[in-house]
Formats: sequence, structure tokens, C-alpha cells
Amino acid sequence: VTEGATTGYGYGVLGDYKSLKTYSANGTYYLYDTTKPMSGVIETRTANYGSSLPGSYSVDSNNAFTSTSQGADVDAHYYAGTVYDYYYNTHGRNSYDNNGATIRSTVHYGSNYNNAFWNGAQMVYGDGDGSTFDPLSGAQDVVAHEITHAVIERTAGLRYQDQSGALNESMADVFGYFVEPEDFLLGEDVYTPNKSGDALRSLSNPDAYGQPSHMDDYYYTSSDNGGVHTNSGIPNKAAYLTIQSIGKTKAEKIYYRAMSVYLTPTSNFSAARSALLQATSDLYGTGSTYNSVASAWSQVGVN
Ligand SMILES: CCCCC[C@H](S)C(=O)N[C@@H](Cc1ccccc1)C(=O)N[C@@H](C)C(=O)O
Ligand SMILES: [Ca+2]
Ligand SMILES: [Zn+2]
Repeated sequence: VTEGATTGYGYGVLGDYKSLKTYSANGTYYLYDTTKPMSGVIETRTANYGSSLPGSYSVDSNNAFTSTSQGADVDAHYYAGTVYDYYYNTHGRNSYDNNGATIRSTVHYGSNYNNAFWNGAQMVYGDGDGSTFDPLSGAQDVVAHEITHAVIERTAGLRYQDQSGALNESMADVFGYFVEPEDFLLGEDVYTPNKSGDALRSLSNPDAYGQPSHMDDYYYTSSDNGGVHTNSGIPNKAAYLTIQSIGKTKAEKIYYRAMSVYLTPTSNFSAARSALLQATSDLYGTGSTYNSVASAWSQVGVN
């Protein structure tokens, strides 16, 4: 019996065909991708609607992951691969630890769970309740958001509280855009499956989804670790303005350098402005690009 890397296929959450990097051993096919350079393995598992992690490998008997319930597994696996490729090809980073760490995802976590998270060791995806969310791995920007939390943990280490926490959330959203740049919306592919045209958040118009886009409207609260999913609208808007003025190619290099070199666990919004300006200066000098970044943060009331 052959054992080793194989290529299978499946249908994602939205019913779309996807080719999959799988692994075959004793007649079973696993969502286990050994094809990434420098040993970064990507493996996908299922919690089988329970909450114990990491759960069991997502397997199939004929390398065709085509059942409806396998859609979440297919997309978690496929999109994790695209996010690995983004960080490796664009920023030369080999997995979230820059040392080929295994990227592990577990889907079908809990029952009707309307969220996804990085738990310090792996990604975890709920199936959603079918009204607020479809299975959350069905959105590439969600997967990029979660893997970016892992990158942040190994670089800036932004504390998940108040401004540093909102910055953590914002960087996760901003790299969600860099990986899936066709719109400035977040979660649109899995959010409210019965309603089209909406999203959970928007980088271009945070206010459309209840987020502030200026420091004057900072939301002081004790919930959600100090409103990290609300106040991320302010740095998200600054990122949008930056991308609009200098373009994605320069912006993603500036953001990656700020995240990986200058930001620290206690960086607040003002420190983020400084980190991004320093990164801009390192990469592009202090001319128009620098002025555009400075202007973006001034427009959201951060100096
Ligand atoms: C378990 C505790 C909560 C962890 C929050 C994770 S990191 C998170 O931020 N998840 C994202 C998922 C996401 C990402 C992009 C687009 C849509 C949805 C998130 O924003 N969760 C919302 C629902 C929240 O927790 O308020
Ligand atoms: Ca999107
Ligand atoms: Zn998050």
C-alpha cells in the first residue's frame, strides 16, 4: 500500500471545488499537507462537535472530501495553506514561528459556535449557528485573522487588552485583508448566510458596523477585554487610509516590519503610529510615503 503525500479534492463551505494536499497511510486519506518548504506541516482535525482539542484527524476513505459536513475541514485546510504561502512568499516567514511550526486547525468545535480563535497552540473554528455565521473556516480572511494572532504572539506579543488588544485585533484584520484583498470587508463570506452584502467589520467604513473610526469615539468598556473588537475600528481605518494612499505592496511591507520589529506587548495606538512611521522610514525614507502614513493616523485622531 502506498504511503505518502497525495492530492485529493473536496467542496468548501460554499460548495466550491478545491484541490487538497493530503496524506495517505494504510488506505486512509488525511488532511495533512507535507508539501510546504522547510518542513511546515499543515494539519486539520475535527472536534466532532465537542470541545476537546485537538480532536481527531479529518480523514476520508477515498481522498474526496465531498460531504457537506466536510466543507469546514476542506476550507480550514486549504486556507491555512494559502496563509502559509502568503507569509512565506511575501514576507519570507516560514510559518507563524518563522521556524516551520505545524499549523494545526480544528473544526466542528462545539455546537453552533459563532466564533473562531487561536488558543496559543492551534486554530479553532466553530460551525456557526447558520444564522449569524456559517462554519467560520469558510472565509479566507477569518483564517488569516487567526493565523496572524499566532504571528503576533511570536513577534509583537500585543497584550489582548484595551489599546494593545485593539491593535492586536486590528493587525489580525489588516492581514486578513492583505491575504484576501478583494474587498475591505471582514467575514463577509460566512457572516449572515441568509443576508447578502453585509460583513462583521469593514476596514473602509468601521462605523457601518458599529465601530469607531476616530479616537474621539474610543469606546471605554470593561467587556470584550476593553472593547478590542470595537476599538480596532480606529487602527483599521488608519490602515485603510494608508493602503488607499500608498498601495497594498508598500503597506504590507510596512505593517509586517512594524509588527515583527517594533511593536511590543504594551504598544498603544500612538506607539503603533510611531512603529509604522519607523518601519516606513527604514523601507522608503521620509518622503511622500512617510507623510501618507502620518496623515492616515492624524485623520483617525492618533498623533
Ligand atoms: C474565544 C474568545 C474570542 C476570541 C476572539 C477571536 S481572536 C476573534 O477575534 N475571532 C474573530 C473571528 C472573525 C474574524 C474575521 C471576520 C469574522 C470573524 C472575531 O472577530 N470574532 C468576533 C465574533 C468576536 O469575538 O467578537
Ligand atoms: Ca474579506
Ligand atoms: Zn481575533
